[in-house]
Amino acid sequence: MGRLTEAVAAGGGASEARSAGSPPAPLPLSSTSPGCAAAMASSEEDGTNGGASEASEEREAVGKRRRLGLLATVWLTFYNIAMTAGWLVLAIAMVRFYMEKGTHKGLYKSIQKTLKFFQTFALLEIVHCLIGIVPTSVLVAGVQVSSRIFMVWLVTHSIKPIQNEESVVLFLVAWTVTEITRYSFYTFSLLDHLPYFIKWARYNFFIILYPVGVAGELLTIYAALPYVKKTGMFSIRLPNKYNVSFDYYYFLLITMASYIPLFPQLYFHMLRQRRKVLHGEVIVEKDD
Ligand SMILES: CCCCCCCCCCCCC[C@@H](O)CC(=O)SCCNC(=O)CCNC(=O)[C@H](O)C(C)(C)COP(=O)(O)OP(=O)(O)OC[C@H]1O[C@@H](n2cnc3c(N)ncnc32)[C@H](O)[C@@H]1OP(=O)(O)O
Repeated sequence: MGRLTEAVAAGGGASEARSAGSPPAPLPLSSTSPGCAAAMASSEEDGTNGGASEASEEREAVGKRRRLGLLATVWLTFYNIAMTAGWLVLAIAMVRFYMEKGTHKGLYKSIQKTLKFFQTFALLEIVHCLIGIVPTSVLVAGVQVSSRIFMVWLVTHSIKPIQNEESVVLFLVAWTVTEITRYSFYTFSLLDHLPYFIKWARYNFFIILYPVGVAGELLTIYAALPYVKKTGMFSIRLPNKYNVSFDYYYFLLITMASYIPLFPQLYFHMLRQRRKVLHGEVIVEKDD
């Protein structure tokens, strides 16, 4: 459970706690809190130990809804249903395209509008964290969402010659399967009817899909490099009246390099969430 939602439970709302000038009551920090070191205590709760675990899950869900508040719950339910539907539409369009054409060439062009709309809509995830209606850290959500927005708008949309690369299909498939699972997980959780296989899929698929998606993204950026170098797109050369220069080619190289420190953090974050949700590990974290 995140600090902010716990604060709502403890003090009637994070904003109240803040405006009263007093910090929220001391709370165990979640794995979603940035800048923390984790210590784990394990308790077996893998979804197979029957009534007791079901009852405690139900209590947890009711408590969670109370903490969230009606408006936030209604909004998040709507948001998650819309996103599940959007990514399902995308999946169906991709399968249909491939079955009809028998090639991936032209696939991106045929689904780009839906992809851009729903991936851009996901910027709201950063807003959800900022206003505290979901406990995810702004940093984790920010890195995840901004890297996707970057891939969609500044790479695949802007650099037409790479749109038919196989690597584009790689990240499209990884994103699509992930998002259908993730948003349906959130929806069913909010509605209090989470099938175990969706929970299982949410916290297992990523083990393969994350590296696959990252490989697709990196190979796509790599494929874009010669074109970017040749055209000098999005680059600003000296001399100019502002005396600034920017080279998109080097920016892409730096972005690729930034996956090395950033991706493991997201991956380990998901592994921690997996241990927490599937194996009932209680993650108690201390500030650094
Ligand atoms: C400008 C240039 C930028 C360049 C940057 C370069 C960066 C390079 C590194 C980045 C690499 C990213 C690559 C990536 O794009 C590749 C792929 O995605 S491939 C596909 C596989 N990917 C995944 O599996 C990750 C999918 N993404 C996520 O899971 C999330 O975005 C993430 C933020 C990573 C994790 O989510 P979260 O921390 O929220 O975990 P949980 O799902 O377990 O949720 C925790 C609690 O929050 C509640 N929650 C969250 N969102 C909602 C919601 N919408 N509705 C309701 N509830 C929500 C959730 O229920 C949990 O609550 P509780 O703890 O109370 O149970």
